[in-house]
Amino acid sequence: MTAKEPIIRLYHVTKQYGDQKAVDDLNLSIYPGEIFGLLGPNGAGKSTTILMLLGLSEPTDGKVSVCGLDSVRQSIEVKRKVGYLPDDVGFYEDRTGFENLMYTARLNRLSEFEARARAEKWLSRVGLSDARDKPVGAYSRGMRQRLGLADVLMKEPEVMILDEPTLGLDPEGMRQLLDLIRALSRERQMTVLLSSHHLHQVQSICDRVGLFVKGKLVGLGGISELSRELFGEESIRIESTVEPADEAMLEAVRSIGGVIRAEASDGGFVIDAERDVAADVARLVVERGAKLHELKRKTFGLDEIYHRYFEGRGSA
Ligand SMILES: Nc1ncnc2c1ncn2[C@@H]1O[C@H](COP(=O)(O)OP(=O)(O)OP(=O)(O)O)[C@@H](O)[C@H]1O
Repeated sequence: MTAKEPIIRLYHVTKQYGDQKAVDDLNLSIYPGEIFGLLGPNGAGKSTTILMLLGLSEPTDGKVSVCGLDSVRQSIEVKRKVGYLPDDVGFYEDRTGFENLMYTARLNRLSEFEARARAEKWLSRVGLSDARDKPVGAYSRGMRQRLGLADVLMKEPEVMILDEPTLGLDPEGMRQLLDLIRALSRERQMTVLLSSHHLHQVQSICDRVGLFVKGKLVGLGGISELSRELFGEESIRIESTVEPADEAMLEAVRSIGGVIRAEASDGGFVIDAERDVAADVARLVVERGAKLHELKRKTFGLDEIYHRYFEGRGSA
């Protein structure tokens, strides 16, 4: 774990609506420059968590801080440092992209000079320079999302919070937007928190993810850590194609230290191990004069992690 101080910290945070706990004793720290993905089924508490971070909803219990500021007591300062892109951004449809950004700049009390400079800069960075004078009503969904990003960037925030940023985008639009988010985060060392149902996309850009279910964080970490946590001893699976893949070879593979099980499959072996035994398998096969056609380590993707977690729990 990094030695840096967290930029976002939720400490024993609970949000209660009547009898229901939308967020239940949540502890979470996010570090400067991280891209963090909030994942979970509908009603898991993701939006409630985001609203509390922004100081737009007060926790029933616990403490929320962003950029060292208390989200309840210093909510105005928090809003200055945090850019928020809701899942459906409201723009003035009959005004141009440029005019919409200038409007945001005025709300943020930027000088006319600074406002123009930033609007030009961010329109260009999100690839909308050519469309700057078109009314937003004529923008595609992908263009609106990119304008939304430019809008958030007008105040040059330390933290960006994006609620389902890829909703309604086609695969290419999604990829472009996510690439842009990642590039911006890396260029500016900006912390990004995003919520999404698109597991593959989250996997491709997030440094860490948190899995939410019924207001609780049930998994937290990088994809490989999560996979270890949820899949336990089976987290490392090696798939090999060997010739000959006979019984004697299988027995030899099973005797490698750390191998939990090994089974014959499609001209080779599927091996579950406590550690990465790929090099040992390769050595063994070669020493026995057999041919090794393929040897790959299978990692579990977020989809598998997610489905495995929710399987049988009736929450997804
Ligand atoms: N203002 C509110 N009043 C009462 N209940 C609420 C309120 N806001 C949220 N809830 C409830 O709290 C729970 C968590 O909702 P939340 O919107 O945070 O979930 P979510 O993970 O963002 O879901 P989604 O992916 O559908 O947006 C839900 O059961 C929801 O019905």
